[in-house]
Amino acid sequence: MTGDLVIETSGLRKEFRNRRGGRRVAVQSLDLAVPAGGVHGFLGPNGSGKTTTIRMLLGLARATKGTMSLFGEPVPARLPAVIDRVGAVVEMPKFAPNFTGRQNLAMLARSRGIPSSRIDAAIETVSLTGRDKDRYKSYSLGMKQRLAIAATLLKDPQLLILDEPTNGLDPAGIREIRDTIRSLGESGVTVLLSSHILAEVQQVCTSATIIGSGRMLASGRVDELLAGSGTGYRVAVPDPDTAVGHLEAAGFAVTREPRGLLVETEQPPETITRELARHDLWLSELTPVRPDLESFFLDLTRDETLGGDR
Ligand SMILES: Nc1ncnc2c1ncn2[C@@H]1O[C@H](COP(=O)(O)OP(=O)(O)OP(=O)(O)O)[C@@H](O)[C@H]1O
Repeated sequence: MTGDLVIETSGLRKEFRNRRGGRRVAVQSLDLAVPAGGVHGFLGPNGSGKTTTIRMLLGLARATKGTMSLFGEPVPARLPAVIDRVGAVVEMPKFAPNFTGRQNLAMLARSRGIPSSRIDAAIETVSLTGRDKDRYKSYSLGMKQRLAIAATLLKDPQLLILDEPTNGLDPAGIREIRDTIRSLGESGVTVLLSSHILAEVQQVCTSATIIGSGRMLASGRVDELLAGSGTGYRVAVPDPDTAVGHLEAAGFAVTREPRGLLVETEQPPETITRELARHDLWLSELTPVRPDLESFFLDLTRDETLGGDR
């Protein structure tokens, strides 16, 4: 195992044959490196190959080429040796609708030989305490999703793989799942969180891999990925053309935007105000712009064509 990597892939490739005999490359040359501990975002637009990669890691799909390992053990060959340390929610598991959440977990625990003492901890971790004795069919989508996570927690996994856990949830549901994932990451579990919703990911992930069309576009600590993105100010002035001229002459990098100007600088905002005031230009708005994963991701994936046959 390289360093402390919990998931590692090298040159991973997956091709699907379509009915016309053509090939669809879903994943190509993917080198994934997920360090131990914390939440790792696995990010990419719809159809970029996230689910396919996860399915290959879990032995649910066969790789066309490349190698994979979990906890340093080659998979799928050694999957039986490590699978007990891995919890995964790839699609919504089938729960009994007329049983309560707790009864569903109890059935699962019994069938897998897991002590029932783990049920309380799992329910508490996903914040279903108080609703655990309600029938599954009365649960909201967010609660169902949290019960699915609780089911994987029964075996006390060291790695949790969650494929788009917030799909279809409203903002409150998203917040609840996010809180659950954050506390799991803080408790020492390594979480691989796949998502196409960047704002939610930025708040919980320590590191991330961004893919587009099955290819890795960027990977690393979230703060390091964002370090290269510009910080600055969004500025509104009555006469933008004149303002651009003066700001550029003073050495600022300025971009025209529909609602004003984007001035990239590490300097304090007074430097912009002062420069414009020197030329009798008085701004009506000056808002700090922080780098975010969403813009970084959009820049990286702007040119990606999705789902084409190659
Ligand atoms: N069984 C399959 N047969 C043929 N093509 C497939 C199959 N499964 C996935 N694909 C194709 O592989 C590509 C990657 O799909 P995948 O589901 O891995 O993407 P994703 O990033 O998980 O997307 P989403 O966010 O929509 O779940 C897509 O073009 C998809 O149509």
